[in-house]
Amino acid sequence: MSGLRQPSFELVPGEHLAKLLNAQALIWNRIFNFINSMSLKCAIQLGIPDIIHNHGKPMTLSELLVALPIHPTKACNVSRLMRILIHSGFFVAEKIIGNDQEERYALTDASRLLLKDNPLSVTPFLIAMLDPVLTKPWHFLTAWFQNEDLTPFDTAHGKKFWDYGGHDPKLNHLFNDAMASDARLVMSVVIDKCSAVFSGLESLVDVGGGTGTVAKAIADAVPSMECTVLDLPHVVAGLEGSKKLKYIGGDMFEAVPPADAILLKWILHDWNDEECIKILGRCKEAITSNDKKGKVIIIDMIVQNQKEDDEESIETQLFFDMVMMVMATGKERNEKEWAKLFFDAGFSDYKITHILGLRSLIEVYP
Ligand SMILES: C[S@@+](CC[C@H](N)C(=O)[O-])C[C@H]1O[C@@H](n2cnc3c(N)ncnc32)[C@H](O)[C@@H]1O
Ligand SMILES: O=c1cc(-c2ccc(O)cc2)oc2c(O)c(O)ccc12
Repeated sequence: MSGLRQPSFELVPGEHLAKLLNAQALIWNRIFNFINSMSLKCAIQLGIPDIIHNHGKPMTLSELLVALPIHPTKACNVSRLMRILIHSGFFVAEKIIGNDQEERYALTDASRLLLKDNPLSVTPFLIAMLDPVLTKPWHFLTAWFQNEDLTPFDTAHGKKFWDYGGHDPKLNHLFNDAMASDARLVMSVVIDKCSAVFSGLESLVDVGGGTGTVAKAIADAVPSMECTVLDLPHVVAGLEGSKKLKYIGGDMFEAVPPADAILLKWILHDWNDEECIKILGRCKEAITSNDKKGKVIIIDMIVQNQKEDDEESIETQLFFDMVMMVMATGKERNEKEWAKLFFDAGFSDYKITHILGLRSLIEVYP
């Protein structure tokens, strides 16, 4: 007897063994999923997309090494970082067939969207979401499943996500800048493709409107519009409005100022159904005051039927649903779940426009 315990199942040769090895490969792949995001973060911090862009044409490894702010002892590792980023779609390696010259790195649509000077840059979003304060709660998912805390964020940091920014100005700015970068991209599409949504409106309140990027875009695009941003006091503190743009520090669960339209971009998915019905109730009061009948405009994700979407979109929707679970009490909803919220909050009808990639614009009527 060797004293070694035998496994409780028998290893079967052939097909079964191949399946086991495939299963092991799948597990390895999922374990190391985080390497994609960490490699991307490193490339952004080293400025690789900007270096290639400023070079003006695809760049060889030797040229890249000259420009990179790295220690010379690490030069031999850069091609490995580039290789995984090429694999995940952030760069392409161009090689002239039959030519012995070095391959040249070029940008893709995704890395162009990460250039610092691109007005629609997603870099602030990446920097915020991969900050250790925001990634820490993922290590507390199991503890949260076993305790009474509201969210894994609370378990990790001892306070609610929305209160945390009031105590940590750095995180407050990081998150607000991340949201502003998303708002610039989304609003450029909304203004370009469906500005008709705002026609006939004279006033709009952007509830949870952050530092006002969305409201500014609407005020600029619709000359007759007066916009108000309602957000938590620490978010709007020190922000200066203008004739067409006001900031109010307050709580959307308490009151929403009256207006022809209320905008809720990336708000309702942060909250559970009961909380959403309260927010929508405040919005309904705001658009029906003074005998008016305005509308609520929602920009958020509508989870699609799994059969109708590509694998990557489905995975991204699932990721966002998990984000909502970890940082807040919210979730991503399908159309049926959205409709139930609207009717439960006393609205009579809604119209969906699918123009924002993974997100949609929903107009909700009292
Ligand atoms: C995910 S961010 C969305 C920001 C912005 N609407 C956008 O999409 O760019 C959610 C916003 O809701 C704000 N918020 C959270 N709780 C709030 C409350 N009780 N009253 C008003 N705003 C609130 C946050 O401060 C934050 O700016
Ligand atoms: O993309 C995000 C990420 C967050 C987030 C992730 C992890 C944390 O520890 C806190 C927050 O929050 C978001 C959010 O509230 C939202 O409405 C949209 C996107 C994201």
